[in-house]
Amino acid sequence: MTLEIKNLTKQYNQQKTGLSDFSITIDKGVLGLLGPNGAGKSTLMKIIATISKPTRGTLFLNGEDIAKNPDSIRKILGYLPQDFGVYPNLNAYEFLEYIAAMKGVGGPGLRKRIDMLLDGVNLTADARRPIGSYSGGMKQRIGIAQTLLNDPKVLIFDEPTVGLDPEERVRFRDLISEMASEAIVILSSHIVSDIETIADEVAIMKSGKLIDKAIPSAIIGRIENRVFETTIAHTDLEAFKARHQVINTSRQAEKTQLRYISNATEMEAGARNVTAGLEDVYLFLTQNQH
Ligand SMILES: Nc1ncnc2c1ncn2[C@@H]1O[C@H](COP(=O)(O)OP(=O)(O)OP(=O)(O)O)[C@@H](O)[C@H]1O
Repeated sequence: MTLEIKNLTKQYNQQKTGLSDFSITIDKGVLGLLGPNGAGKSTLMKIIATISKPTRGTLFLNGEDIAKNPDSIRKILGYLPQDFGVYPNLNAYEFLEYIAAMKGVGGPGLRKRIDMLLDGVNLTADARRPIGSYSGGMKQRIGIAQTLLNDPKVLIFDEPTVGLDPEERVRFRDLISEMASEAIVILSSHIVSDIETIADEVAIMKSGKLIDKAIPSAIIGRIENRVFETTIAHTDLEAFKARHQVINTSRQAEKTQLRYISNATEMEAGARNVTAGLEDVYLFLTQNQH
């Protein structure tokens, strides 16, 4: 299973560009998309889900041109959009039956599959009450369940962990790991730690472009030995920022504590080298003028 995206551009209008000459090859496993607001994550996901058309560029799924045959991907797609709407009067069970009908999924195995999915997202006990009475996190979980109805081979989740508590995040991660051995899973999140724990590979986007794509450890390796922490006087902060890329500051009563990335071979007095994390690289790459 390979999705090959070449030179994708989405021009919404003269001022707004969603994607700009974006190319990426995605194989089976979980790809985490990281990028600041407006980076183009949702635009990319909508185009792959064939609900938005690119201005230019091509998408090939296992060598087949998606523009010529959108059904080739639609048949095997599960998609959770960012603004997922539910029918408030239906209960979870009825809602999943309804979506199954829309997707052309049926047959004797459907009941069992719905039961399994409701269990997978921990909604069995609430399956018979109207979705309108659900919390935000519960609605998100029914949104996740509907993506899995048709045993998809391409799964797209736009901000799936929004509203989920830590326990539900772990449950989601386990569910996705199960699916991902056989499928392409693409998910976006603003929460770097979620991406770090779920994704096999990470793609960092900014201003409609791909800045980096690799396994998390390789991405973190880009700034190995370059992350430091130190404490300085409040008044020295501006000068410090001119010398190094400060990625996090915490103002204490007397001093400012900060975390920064440095190219400098000479260490600042009192600074200590710390282990780099994905969040450091993410901030480094997206704050930088790339
Ligand atoms: N329907 C639209 N019409 C005009 N411009 C749009 C439209 N949808 C997105 N854009 C613009 O395209 C760019 C990319 O937006 P997109 O929603 O894909 O980013 P994103 O990375 O998903 O951001 P977020 O994290 O905020 O969801 C932004 O500048 C946005 O304003």
